[in-house]
Amino acid sequence: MSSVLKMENVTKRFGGLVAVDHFNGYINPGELIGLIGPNGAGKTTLFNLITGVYAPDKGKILFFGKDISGHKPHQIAAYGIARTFQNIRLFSDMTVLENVMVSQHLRLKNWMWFFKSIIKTPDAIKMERQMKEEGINLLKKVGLQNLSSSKAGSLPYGLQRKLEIARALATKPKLLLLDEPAAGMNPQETYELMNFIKRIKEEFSLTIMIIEHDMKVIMGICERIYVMDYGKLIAEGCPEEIQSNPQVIKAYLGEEVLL
Ligand SMILES: Nc1ncnc2c1ncn2[C@@H]1O[C@H](COP(=O)(O)OP(=O)(O)OP(=O)(O)O)[C@@H](O)[C@H]1O
Repeated sequence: MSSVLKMENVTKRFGGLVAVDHFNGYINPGELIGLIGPNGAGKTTLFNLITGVYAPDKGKILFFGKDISGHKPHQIAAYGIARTFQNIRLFSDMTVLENVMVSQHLRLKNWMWFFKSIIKTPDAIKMERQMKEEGINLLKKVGLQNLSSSKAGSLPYGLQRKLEIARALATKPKLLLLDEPAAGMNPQETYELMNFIKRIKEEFSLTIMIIEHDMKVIMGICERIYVMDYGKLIAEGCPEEIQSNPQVIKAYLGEEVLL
């Protein structure tokens, strides 16, 4: 089976600090993969390398076999990799529907369309209408349709997180990277988020990689888990293997996290 994503010896340095150190890993189609590790382990840096925010100093990142190492973020988004961020990055003064439509516009990679949509040519108006329909359909699928005209900033925290994921889905990704989606959520919101992630994975035929400090989420929904510490991959396996791995337990000693 060919991997959706393959990382070969991926390395990123910041001055003297090796934030990601010869990381090797793969994600198969349809997998839900966890990426865990103590603070500063290099998890977000790995997401930044996959999405083109940084180019690796060494190593390769392959997406469906194509070497995407060092490609620009907009190119990588167009190949089919979307992400959410640790800190919510919505346009809070725009409506829920507008937030989703902004992402749809990002799919239009060409300046001509951008220009046409500003001067409102007939084909641009038609396209805008189609996008609105698509946006409303997407909001229906994620259960936000009743809030389509609410300001994003007025939504409760849990729904803002959901909208962030919906916005990532609007770019029609094959691989979705979620960076601490449960951060700041209460237990009820976290429970709903877990079901939501499982549901969208099936409904949108996604492959998902998730960074999360909440072990209930990781152990509850992930099929396979990568564990990083000080930039290095220290363990890989199913939830049961990770929970009983002595190196993982040692890496987490002194942390509040209970495996
Ligand atoms: N742009 C940067 N410049 C310098 N150092 C950086 C930069 N980005 C990250 N680092 C450092 O690289 C290391 C890995 O950071 P990273 O954010 O990837 O960790 P993390 O595992 O995501 O941590 P957390 O769980 O706290 O989000 C840390 O020591 C961090 O301070």
